[in-house]
Amino acid sequence: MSEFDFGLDRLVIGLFTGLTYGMLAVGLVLVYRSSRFVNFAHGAVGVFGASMLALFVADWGAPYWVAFVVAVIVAALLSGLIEVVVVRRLEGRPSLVGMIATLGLSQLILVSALLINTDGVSGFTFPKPTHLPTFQVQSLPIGTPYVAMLVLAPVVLAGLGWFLKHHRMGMAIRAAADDPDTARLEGIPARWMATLSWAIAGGIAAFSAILVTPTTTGAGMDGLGPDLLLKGLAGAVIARMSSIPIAIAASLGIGVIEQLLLSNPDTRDLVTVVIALIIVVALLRQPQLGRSGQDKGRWRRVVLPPLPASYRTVRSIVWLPRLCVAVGIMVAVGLAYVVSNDTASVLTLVSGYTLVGLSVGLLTGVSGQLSLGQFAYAGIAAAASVHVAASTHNFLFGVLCGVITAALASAIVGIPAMRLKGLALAVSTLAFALATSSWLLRQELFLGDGLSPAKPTWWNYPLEYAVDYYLFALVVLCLGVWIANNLRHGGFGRMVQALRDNEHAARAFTVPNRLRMLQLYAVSGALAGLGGIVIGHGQSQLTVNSFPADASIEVVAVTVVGGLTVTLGPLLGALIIVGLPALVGMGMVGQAVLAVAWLLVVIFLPDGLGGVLVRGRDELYDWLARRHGIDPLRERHGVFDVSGQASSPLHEKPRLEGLVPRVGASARSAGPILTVDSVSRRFGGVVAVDHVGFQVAPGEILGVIGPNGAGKTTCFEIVAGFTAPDRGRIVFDGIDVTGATPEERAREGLVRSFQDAALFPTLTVHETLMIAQERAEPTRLWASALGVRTAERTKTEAADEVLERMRLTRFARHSVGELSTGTRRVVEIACLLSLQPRVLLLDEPSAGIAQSESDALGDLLLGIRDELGTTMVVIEHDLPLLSRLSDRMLAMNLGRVIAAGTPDEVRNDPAVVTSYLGADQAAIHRSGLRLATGADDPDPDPLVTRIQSVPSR
Ligand SMILES: Nc1ncnc2c1ncn2[C@@H]1O[C@H](COP(=O)(O)OP(=O)(O)OP(=O)(O)O)[C@@H](O)[C@H]1O
Repeated sequence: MSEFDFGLDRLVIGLFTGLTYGMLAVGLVLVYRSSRFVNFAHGAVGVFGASMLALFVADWGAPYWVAFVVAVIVAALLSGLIEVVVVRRLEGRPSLVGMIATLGLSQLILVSALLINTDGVSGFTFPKPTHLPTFQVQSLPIGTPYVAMLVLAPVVLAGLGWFLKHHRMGMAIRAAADDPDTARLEGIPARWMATLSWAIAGGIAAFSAILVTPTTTGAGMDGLGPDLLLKGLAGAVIARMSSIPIAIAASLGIGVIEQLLLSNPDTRDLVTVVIALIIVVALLRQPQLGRSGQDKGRWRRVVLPPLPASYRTVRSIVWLPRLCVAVGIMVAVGLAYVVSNDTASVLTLVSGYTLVGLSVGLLTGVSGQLSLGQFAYAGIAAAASVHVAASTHNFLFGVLCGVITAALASAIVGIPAMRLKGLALAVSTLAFALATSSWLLRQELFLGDGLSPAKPTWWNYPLEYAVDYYLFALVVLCLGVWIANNLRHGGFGRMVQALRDNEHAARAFTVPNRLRMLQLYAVSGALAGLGGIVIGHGQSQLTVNSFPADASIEVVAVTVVGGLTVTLGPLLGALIIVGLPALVGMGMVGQAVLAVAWLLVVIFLPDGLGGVLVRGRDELYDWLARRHGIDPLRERHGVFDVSGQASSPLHEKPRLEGLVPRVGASARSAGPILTVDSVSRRFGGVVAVDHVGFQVAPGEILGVIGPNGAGKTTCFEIVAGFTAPDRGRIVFDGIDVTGATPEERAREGLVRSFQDAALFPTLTVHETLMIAQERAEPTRLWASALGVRTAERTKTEAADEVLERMRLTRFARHSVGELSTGTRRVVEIACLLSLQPRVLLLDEPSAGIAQSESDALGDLLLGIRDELGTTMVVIEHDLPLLSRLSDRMLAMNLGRVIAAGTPDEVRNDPAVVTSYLGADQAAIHRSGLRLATGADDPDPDPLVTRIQSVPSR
């Protein structure tokens, strides 16, 4: 091992670069705090500022420092403009859309910067700061850019720190970033504060780019790509995307570590790997980052609901898609016989990008996770396939090994990534992509200095020529599209979509989230791997340059422009973004047009160009259906009375008998079916649940009451397995389930509902019922991938029956998100019953529903107990309803059980009444509690005194 050659000169460079990364990190933190996503255009805005400076100084002859100030202001204005024109339009959409938009912006701004400064922003010719001293540290000449950075950056950062802490405007920025709604109430224009944050970030980006560019050797623009962004991100994530001083300190450390690694020939290549590791470790320590729940309810449907059954009676509707597929394949095959080898190579590349895009479509489109590292798996698969094919002389075996390697790599990266969602996943996959292209693929085990890939053979005819090889690519593409389409439209896609919409509800319906996500990473890795194999074997010499980290970002563009929600979207996107420029030879203007198209699609066409085509197709189907006397509106949407009341399924008597096997008799032990044994749970200083214990007998309904914050929901969370208790045990039907996951408990029959009954807003009612059938008939990944629909048919029949019995058939095709709360409750109960529960934990089932519905709900729950023998524990604020339902009642306050007994005993218990004293008097009156304590109470309960001393809410 060689020595580290780290002296004062390296330290100075380390601090210089560290400051640059720090400036980047500060900009990223500022934007994240106000918009909650990573601005991937941050570096590009800096480059734009730098190119403006070059224009002012080199072309127009302006004095350096005047140009410096103006260029920084221009970049700030540009960044502020982005906030106003782009970011604001994305309000209410998932934060991932913001990140994708800034990826597009980044391309657009970089191209514009190059157009402004046609020579490129090259390090050699870039203007340097004037009027500053230069000196030498050891052998290193410290030029004016270094001096300017080392002197000015601390001044700028200190000024920014002071501004944010002490200036009225800075304080307003922080207030608006922390809680925009409250800030608005206090008269702070939160939106404009976000604009100001973006503007400051833009100015800072330009400041650093202007001073860094002259220190880079050769083309500065390349050095300012994702690699630099990653280094800025490292500091920002260590600072938890919030603290500016920590971001700076961490970035200085990263700058020095980088120089340390560079000072030793053995560790020189490891810089990106080490930074990637730093990022992943920092992210794993804060898994909640980017998981603020802000995206809840912001997702769109992944696929359109299946066509109404009546449409299938129209022959043209059945045959049209088949005809289109047949013609499409014929045209694609025919191209092989008419195009040149060059064009065939481009079409092969398009196929490869499409395959990688299919993996992005699954990951990002269906599960809502943004991965910026899909091309890394493509590279890994290509390398494995080429090696195995060469050593075994079996091409197909090579392909198989390549696909498996990519699937494994993706699943292995997925294990830590499972804790990292949203922003954290995007950042860590970007780090992985860069580490793969800069180090992993360069290893001899992978691509080393380059490989000569074998070509497939067709009945002893090697597909050497590009036109022949293109046919191989086409076969793989068709296979990939078929599998991706099956996955999206089958049980697997539905489950992943459910996990995206509402992970807790999916787990309560027995969907094992970790296993499913791991499977998702594996199949998306395999699809990306297929793409890599197609690209890899098509090259005469395969090097790391075939799989650059930027391609991972480009393929996101391909998928977004084509349509994240449409299976064939990536094909459309790849033809436009990869194929068109290569075939037509578009210059920079063409690239700018494409980048603008990217942005416009993200902003105005959430389903991409593919979405437009799908909508057109559906209009055509509707037209064809109408010609056959079918009413599309009625068939697609059913009869839907939005007034709610009349159409509430709660007002119709369900047919419960025989819906599920009577469960009361199936108890394993004769004792209580559920025992909660002295469980406690503390959150920081709050004791949410304090030694709570109770038992429930089979077939019993136990009511739980208590004021807000009493600990009822936390207690349910513990019983259902969503929150681990600090102490105590949960025994279900004689078995200790304290360590079991929520899905395991639900599978055993311990099933919970949620207070908001949100379910899965983008799924239809029918699909939601299908998710609930997962317990009886779990979806198999292979069956979903191969389009085997046996289990799907069984589940469909079961779901249809439950819907009919619960009087929900007319809502079957409606999205859950558009239902009234009352109807959603019935859908939720229908799902819970499909899980064949033995104990139902119902959390405020009457919340948000009308009084008349509430009475009907009581009948329904009693019916379920009487007909099916289901045991229930019900949290409820509606005391008359709960008293009617409950055999026994339990009252909680301040995390403890304060009374237990018959409903009458508990309602009249003085401790219970006083526990509600902090609550609204009208609420007490409504609840039916009698105020049995007060001034005339001769013997006040000590508990009363304690509660009365607690400030009222
Ligand atoms: N994840 C958490 N982190 C921190 N504190 C929590 C968490 N969950 C609950 N708490 C706190 O624990 C206490 C009990 O909350 P819990 O939601 O269980 O009460 P509750 O009786 O269900 O109230 P409500 O009727 O309003 O639903 C509250 O003070 C709450 O703020």
